[in-house]
Amino acid sequence: MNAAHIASLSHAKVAVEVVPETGSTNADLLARAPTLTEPVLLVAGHQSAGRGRAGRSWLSSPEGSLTFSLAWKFDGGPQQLTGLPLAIGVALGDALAQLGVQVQLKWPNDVLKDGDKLAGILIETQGAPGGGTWAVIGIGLNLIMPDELEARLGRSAAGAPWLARMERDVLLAALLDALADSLRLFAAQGFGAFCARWNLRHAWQGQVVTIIDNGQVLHEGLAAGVDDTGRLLLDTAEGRIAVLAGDVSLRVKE
Ligand SMILES: O=C(O)CCCC[C@@H]1SC[C@@H]2NC(=O)N[C@@H]21
Repeated sequence: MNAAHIASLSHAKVAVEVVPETGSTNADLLARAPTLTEPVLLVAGHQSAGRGRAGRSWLSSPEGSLTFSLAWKFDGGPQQLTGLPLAIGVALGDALAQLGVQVQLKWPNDVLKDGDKLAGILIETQGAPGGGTWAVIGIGLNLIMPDELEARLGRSAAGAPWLARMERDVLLAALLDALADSLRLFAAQGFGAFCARWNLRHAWQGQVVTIIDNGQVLHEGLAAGVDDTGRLLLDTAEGRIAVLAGDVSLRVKE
């Protein structure tokens, strides 16, 4: 991968950096956030300590994945970023659709292909010196799954061999453009501008799901999409509720 080539293919006006290997692109950009003056895309050929949501680790293979983080500064505080992970899912979904790969979204921010996980999103934030907030938007995309990794991850990851055949610089430039456009829209209008598109791609709309937090089943009901703040709407036996946090699973049929 070539940073100058990626930047030349993109209109996003973002500094692009490519490293062969690092621990975590999210950790790297968070550490640099106090000194950043412009948006930066950091792409790693391999991560040895990739981070996932909820303190989990993120395993990936150099051949089969794209791992990158984008540091982007917002004017307000972190409370203004409610719904940002879901908006990033929409941006990825639309960009992948333009490249010929149709995906679905699983709340809060997984990208699925044919029911399996194609991409994960991890957003971490840090206050910017002088005001505002740096959001480090980390994305891990499974292009192909080598056998060993697939065995370790079980069927929790889905490859997209069609994407794997694309030149990576072209793929990254397309994703970067989509992300930059969406981040500007989000800064201006918030998640409300993405809500309808998220619901169109909702993987489990109308299906019975459970919400699990800290290993405990908190709710069960019919998934009814998200509201304009990104909460998952669930039609339960007691009526409609809006869920703020947790992991959602399809209810196992007895
Ligand atoms: O748990 C998830 O689904 C989120 C996974 C996010 C992984 C990406 S890979 C690039 C960036 N760097 C990290 O350490 N994590 C994110």
